Amino acid sequence: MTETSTALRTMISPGRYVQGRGALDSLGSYVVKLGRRPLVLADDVVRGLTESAITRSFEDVGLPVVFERFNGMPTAAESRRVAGVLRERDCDVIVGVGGGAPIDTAKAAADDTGLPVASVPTVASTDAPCSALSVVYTEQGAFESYRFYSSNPQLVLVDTLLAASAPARFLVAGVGDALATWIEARAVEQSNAATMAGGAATRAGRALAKLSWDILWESAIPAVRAVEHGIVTPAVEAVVEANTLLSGLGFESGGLAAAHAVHDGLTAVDHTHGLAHGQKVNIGSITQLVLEGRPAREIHDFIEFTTRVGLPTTLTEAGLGGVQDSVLRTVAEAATAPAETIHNLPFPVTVDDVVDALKAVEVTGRAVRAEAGLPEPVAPAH
Ligand SMILES: NC(=O)c1ccc[n+]([C@@H]2O[C@H](COP(=O)([O-])OP(=O)(O)OC[C@H]3O[C@@H](n4cnc5c(N)ncnc54)[C@H](O)[C@@H]3O)[C@@H](O)[C@H]2O)c1
Ligand SMILES: [Zn+2]
Repeated sequence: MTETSTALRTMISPGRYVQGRGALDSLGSYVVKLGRRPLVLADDVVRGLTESAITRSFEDVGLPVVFERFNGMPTAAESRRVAGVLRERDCDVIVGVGGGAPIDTAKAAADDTGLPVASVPTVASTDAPCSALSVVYTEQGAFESYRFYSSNPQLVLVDTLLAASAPARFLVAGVGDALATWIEARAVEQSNAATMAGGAATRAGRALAKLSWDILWESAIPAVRAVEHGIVTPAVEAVVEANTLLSGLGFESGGLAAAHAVHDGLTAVDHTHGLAHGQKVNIGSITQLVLEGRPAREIHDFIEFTTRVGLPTTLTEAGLGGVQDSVLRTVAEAATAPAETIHNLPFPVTVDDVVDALKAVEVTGRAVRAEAGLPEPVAPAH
């Protein structure tokens, strides 16, 4: 919970959003409006995928090309290190390229140094690119805190061809992160709790959350199929926009509730560390629907749909099949920590409520699969 309920409504957004096939070729023309000495933060895999296009586009507009290696975990120490590099190299803008982790780190380093930041997601896997916050982790990969900024990234640029060429599991995870947005915004509407933007939700924030939801029910399955073959179709364009822009604005200005709090709780146990953010969020969405006592049909449809998309819908797939109650209690205690967004639900929630809701996810997930003729859940390989 960011604040208690408030009467003032607010909405925040990035300065510019650019999306399309080959968008990376135009990155320089947008970055040059933000600064003259950019630092590009990317891990080795992402650098390999983007270096030639970024170099060409920077050279076209006379920008120098300086890459810095992202070390893999978005910790406070990593963002301080990157801020040090920005100062040492006298850079005046940072460009975070890759998944949510380097983008969150670039935002934190930009805040430390007072510089503008551009997000360049190379996968449509999370809500990180557009938001004015970073999720900070411990070295071990457990959720530590949210860090809020006074502004959103000045630029968000997504090359759809790059996102469609990545393994499909990234887009699938992004769908999980994005479907939660409406589920959470709907609960926040009832409680009138403060959103991540620091005020009550606007109708605009909620409308974008709902639009993201509608697009995903329509287009997520054909988009995942297209991306499995590395092709860009209108469904892929729609889902990349839903995952990145609509859900990004929708979660921040529509509000978070239990789905993300349960995600944070899941990071407190090692069992789930192999899962992507959006995969854990999907377990959180089902947990929230159970806690809310939503109609059986609605829960059934959500589980069946997200199973078909390829998201985990049972504890087994999250590495938590058959674990002792103490493990689920650890998850539930972290999910109900006083600062957690679970308290944005319009009713009180206890640790016991969350433990039982998690158990219900396993039972219901298995039952829905059996009824829908879908295969039994499989535990992750790690
Ligand atoms: N700040 C926010 O508002 C917000 C919202 C949601 C999630 N997050 C954060 O985002 C992070 C998760 O991000 P993520 O799931 O994108 O993972 P990630 O950034 O941790 O990792 C992505 C992985 O994909 C690889 N990769 C990137 N692009 C690729 C491509 N085109 N082809 C092949 N491989 C590619 C990278 O090398 C990396 O190994 C978490 O830290 C989460 O907390 C932040
Ligand atoms: Zn998220």
